Amino acid sequence: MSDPVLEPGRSARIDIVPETETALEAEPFSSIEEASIALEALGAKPQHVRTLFRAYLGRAAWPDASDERFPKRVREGLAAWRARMAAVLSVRSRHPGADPESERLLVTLADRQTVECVLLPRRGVCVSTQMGCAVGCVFCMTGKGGLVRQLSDLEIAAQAATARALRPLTKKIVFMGMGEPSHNLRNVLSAVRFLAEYGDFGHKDLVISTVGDERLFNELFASRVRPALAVSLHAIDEVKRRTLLPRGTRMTVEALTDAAERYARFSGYPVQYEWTLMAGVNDSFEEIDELARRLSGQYAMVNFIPVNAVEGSPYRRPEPEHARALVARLRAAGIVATLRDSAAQDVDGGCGQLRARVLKEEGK
Ligand SMILES: C[S@@+](CC[C@H](N)C(=O)[O-])C[C@H]1O[C@@H](n2cnc3c(N)ncnc32)[C@H](O)[C@@H]1O
Ligand code: SF4
Repeated sequence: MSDPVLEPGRSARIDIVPETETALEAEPFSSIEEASIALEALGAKPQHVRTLFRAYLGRAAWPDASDERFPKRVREGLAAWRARMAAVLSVRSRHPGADPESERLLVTLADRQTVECVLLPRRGVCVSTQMGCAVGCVFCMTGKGGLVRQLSDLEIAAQAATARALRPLTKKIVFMGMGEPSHNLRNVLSAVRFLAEYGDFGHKDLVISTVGDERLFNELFASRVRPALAVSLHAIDEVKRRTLLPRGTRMTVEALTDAAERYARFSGYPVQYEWTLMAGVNDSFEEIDELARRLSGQYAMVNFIPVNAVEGSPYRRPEPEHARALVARLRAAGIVATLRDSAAQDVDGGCGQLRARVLKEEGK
């Protein structure tokens, strides 16, 4: 059995808005732009919009009905506006991890789709960017059903707002949950800008995790907000990488690591390579030596993630001792390397497994 704090099937709106009948019935805004236009239509000036978005992201107090710094129509319309913001998503169930600082959330969107969002140690939250994913990585639960739909910029930002409502000190957002950010680029970058501008999230505390994509790099180099970058590499051999990530990027490993290196220097933060470790697939010393040669001298680090077994999947983790030896091998070659520990394993990265498990338990 799972360990939901809420009863299965029950949702709760986290106190972005008081839980009233109006909130439960409100029509959600479809985008950040629509939410902004609705405020302007009430006579809100840019400074009012700013305060209200900051309040939504837990960085300002909501004005009360007597606050004359806000136009009367804004004050009168505020409850309905907040209800429409709150209607974007609700927390369906909460699943504390083995690590007391970690908790997975299954959230329900207005069309009843569910996505994962994970509260991480060290004041982080991992958010989803798509419902499903088209890349179809062979070890990933999210990729199994293909892409269902894109998340709107507001649906992405709402996960961060929910994290802030639950844990006001949340300061880091990793776009590492369900979905491939580069396949929903416009909405992901809009959410990134919104969170940096109104949520006081530092650029280096906004981390986009991607399989790599030319368009993503082009946008990042042109962007005012410079999020940090995590690149899911998993293999250095082109053919193997295409087998593991069947509908991933057309960029070669060389082009991808070169672009990531340029962006790391440009942004001022090292690129973090993710390497999902699978016994007998990508855990040989030879392959890791090749990785070390490729990354030599680059502003980069490697994070090994022992694979989480997905139902029906043949992929298994290497022995912990072997995984540690791979880390030591990279370090000996001068590359900063870490191994994600197993305590964090059950919650880190909302890879779609929680969603699959809860829906299965409910017979859906
Ligand atoms: C779920 S993906 C989302 C972000 C983006 N699509 C990507 O692949 O980087 C985030 C990370 O989770 C990893 N991941 C997915 N399924 C996993 C599994 N079964 N075990 C361990 N890591 C997994 C991916 O390799 C990726 O590095
Ligand atoms: S690992 Fe990332 S890119 Fe691959 S299927 Fe899962 S979500 Fe998509």
